[in-house]
Amino acid sequence: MSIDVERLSFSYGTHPVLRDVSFRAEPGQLVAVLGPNGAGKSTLFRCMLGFLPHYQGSISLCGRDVRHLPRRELAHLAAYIPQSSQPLFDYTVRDTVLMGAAGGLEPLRQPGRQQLETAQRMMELVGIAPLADRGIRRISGGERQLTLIARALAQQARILLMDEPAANLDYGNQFRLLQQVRRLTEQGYTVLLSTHNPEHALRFATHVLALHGGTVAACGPVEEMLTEELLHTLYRIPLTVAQVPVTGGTVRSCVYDPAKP
Ligand SMILES: Nc1ncnc2c1ncn2[C@@H]1O[C@H](COP(=O)(O)OP(=O)(O)OP(=O)(O)O)[C@@H](O)[C@H]1O
Repeated sequence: MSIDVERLSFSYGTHPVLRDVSFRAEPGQLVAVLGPNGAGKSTLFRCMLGFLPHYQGSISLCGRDVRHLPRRELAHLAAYIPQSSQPLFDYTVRDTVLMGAAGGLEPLRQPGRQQLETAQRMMELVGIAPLADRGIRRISGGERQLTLIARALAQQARILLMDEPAANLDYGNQFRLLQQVRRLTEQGYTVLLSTHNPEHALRFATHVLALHGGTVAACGPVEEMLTEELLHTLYRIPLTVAQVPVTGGTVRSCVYDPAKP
């Protein structure tokens, strides 16, 4: 389940946001999408999901041009986890996750045992099963984010587009979520995940796609591409990337380094 984006350009009216963005992502890859506020990360996701059809260039999922993909087929290929939003209706957590599992059913068909089991499994996977009967307007922002993630996983699409999924999560849940996403990529999922935390990219991503000023500043394997220079270009603060000892070895980590020349 690959993603191919070629020479994608998009403007909101006269305001250009993406210019000539090209990249490819393959099964097994967890691509961290980095870039400062307003770089165009969410716009990229919206173009990929067909919400913003007036772009130039091409976007293909599994070799299929998204411009010509019916909604239902798109949902079969790719699941989207939006930046947190305030829900309009107070559906229960279980029903919300069930909407993902039941998305492939014919219109008006009731979800059956299989869909209920899938929803239950995904709630357990992300740790929200105890909240199943609570309304989604009456849980915390982080719990709601986990509900949206469970809903996307229940959709059982093999491409996941995650727009800052860790933004509302506590420190432990951020790492649990990213570890879980990494496991999914090891099972053959293709994941694009935007984040403002380069640490997440260093620790969990296989690849990085960095957007800056609407263009691709870097694209490729994390070890090669995620450099101090790139981080400085993106965030304009001095950061040092270093090997940090952990149990059984070392990991690359970045630290704010204000005295750095
Ligand atoms: N609906 C819209 N109409 C007009 N301009 C928009 C709209 N949505 C976003 N923009 C503008 O497009 C640019 C890219 O926004 P986008 O939300 O894609 O950035 P982002 O990288 O996801 O930012 P952030 O990290 O702050 O979430 C910004 O300049 C933003 O102001």
